[in-house]
Formats: sequence, structure tokens, C-alpha cells
Amino acid sequence: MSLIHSFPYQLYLVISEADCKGRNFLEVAEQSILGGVDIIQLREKNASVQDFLEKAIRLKEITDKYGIPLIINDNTFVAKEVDAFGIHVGNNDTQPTVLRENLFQNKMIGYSIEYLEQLENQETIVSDYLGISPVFRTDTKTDTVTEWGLEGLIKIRKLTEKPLVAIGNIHLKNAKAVMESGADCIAVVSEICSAENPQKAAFNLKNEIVK
Ligand SMILES: Cc1ncc(COP(=O)(O)OP(=O)(O)O)c(N)n1
Ligand SMILES: Cc1ncsc1CCOP(=O)(O)O
Ligand SMILES: [Mg+2]
Repeated sequence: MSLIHSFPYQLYLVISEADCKGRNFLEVAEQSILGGVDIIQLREKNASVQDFLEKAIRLKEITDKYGIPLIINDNTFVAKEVDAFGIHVGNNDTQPTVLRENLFQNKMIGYSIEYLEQLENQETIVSDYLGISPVFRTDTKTDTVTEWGLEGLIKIRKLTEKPLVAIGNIHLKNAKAVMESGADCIAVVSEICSAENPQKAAFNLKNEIVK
């Protein structure tokens, strides 16, 4: 299957209220957009469905204002309710083939790669981009399988033409090396959500990776 969506994004913010450490996550999101973030994923792992939905509705007002795509993590109900641009799923979530057949035909689907064998499965084929997860081990998400490293990323780049979103412990100092290893886009949580100045953090990252 050819690509459903093109992927003209280089800087991807993955955000939750908790990751913003007491700051207003909507303000962090807006500042990040002003700094150069191209696409945002709302990833609320511990919120109730109602709370997740309310957060998504408020965030969608901001992403719509700036024409930035909003991706919802894991939750198909929230993604449909807010008419999100897309959804990101991993091995323990509803699978991309099921999403494509049911209600997500025209939405962007991101799929996490934790095992090399996944590159040959049907889930990869129907997905719009692959999350290389994680490139480097991170305290932000500890239930991970493979730390791909730059070597793993280089290897995956040779095996697929799908857009690759690298995620996991990516910061200003290693962002360029990650892009040079074959990523099309870097995704970050803490580099922006924990930054003293999220707009500046996004701006600096974008400047570092833009080709
Ligand atoms: C861009 C991006 N890549 C990978 C992930 C991880 O997704 P998943 O493996 O489903 O883990 P959780 O995020 O659900 O904990 C991601 N969210 N975004
Ligand atoms: C959601 C996710 N998926 C793989 S690693 C990760 C968290 C990345 O967070 P950080 O950018 O703070 O390392
Ligand atoms: Mg998931």
C-alpha cells in the first residue's frame, strides 16, 4: 500500500499534562508551535477517558488555530470524537490494520517499531509513519523493549522507505546525529515539556535539525 499521507514534519511534540510538571500544558503546546513544532501528539496515559477527551478538545482548538495536525495516543474513541488528524499505536494497542478497516481509513496512523520483524508485517505496510521507539532509553517511558541506538536507526532506514519518527531521549545535543542516521523527524517529550522556555527549546531543536 502506498502512503495515505505525506509526512512533511520534522519536529514532533508528544505531550501530556503530567509531563509539563505543573505548567499549563495548553500554554506549553502553543509556545512549542510558535517555536517550530510541526505536529503534536496528546499522550495521556493515566487520565480517565472523559478527562483525556476534554484535554483533547482544548488542545485541538489550539492546533486548529495554527493548522498543526493533532495525533491522539492509543485511544480510538478520543481520536474519533475530536476528529483528530490521526492516531499513534504500538504493539499493545488496536493494530493499524484494524484501524484502517474501521473508521480510520483516511486518518494518519503512526505505529511503534520495537522489533525488527515488525518491518515485514501488514501493520507496518498500512501505517503512515513508524515510531522508532526508543532510539535511546528514557525515563519518560520505561516499558520499552529495544534501545535501537543510532546503529539500529541506520539499519531500519535501509530496510524501509516509510517516514521514520525517532523518539526517546532526544535532546539538542544528539538531535542532528539522529536525523543524520536516517530519521525524517524527531519526537520529544522532556526536551520541550520540561524546558524553562518551551518556545525557545522548540526553536533551538528545529534550527538544529532543519535541512
Ligand atoms: C511518535 C511516537 N513513537 C512511539 C510512541 C510509543 O507508542 P507505544 O509503543 O504505543 O507506547 P505508548 O506511547 O502508548 O506508551 C509514541 N507514543 N509516539
Ligand atoms: C512516548 C515514547 N515512546 C518511546 S520513548 C517515549 C518517550 C520520549 O520521551 P523523552 O523525549 O522525554 O525521552
Ligand atoms: Mg500505545
